[in-house]
Amino acid sequence: MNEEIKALRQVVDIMDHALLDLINRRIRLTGQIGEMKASAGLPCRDRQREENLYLRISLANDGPMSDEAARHLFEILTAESRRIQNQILNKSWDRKGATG
Ligand SMILES: C=C(O[C@@H]1C=C(C(=O)O)C=C[C@H]1O)C(=O)O
Repeated sequence: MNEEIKALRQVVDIMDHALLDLINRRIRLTGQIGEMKASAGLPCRDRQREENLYLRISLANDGPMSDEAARHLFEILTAESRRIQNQILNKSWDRKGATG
């Protein structure tokens, strides 16, 4: 294997792990928001907030990633945040149901 490709791939691998770490940190934070929503009786989804996020991302995107790909990526992130938040909200409802 070409040594230059090998070296660049090592950097890509490091970036992949950093991205994974950041994504999981984002999801943990949105999980905390989910706990707060559960206490406040608020719904999981906030479409306005999501639309603002996609707009903010497309304005900040300098490429070479397309805005469409950036939006798709963030749609995956928000969907995963909502999946985790829904687990938290469902558990909270179960607890409230159990205690009356
Ligand atoms: C994290 C939140 O919950 C949901 C997930 C969002 C996200 O992942 O950015 C944004 C809005 C909500 O649909 C929130 O309300 O801030």
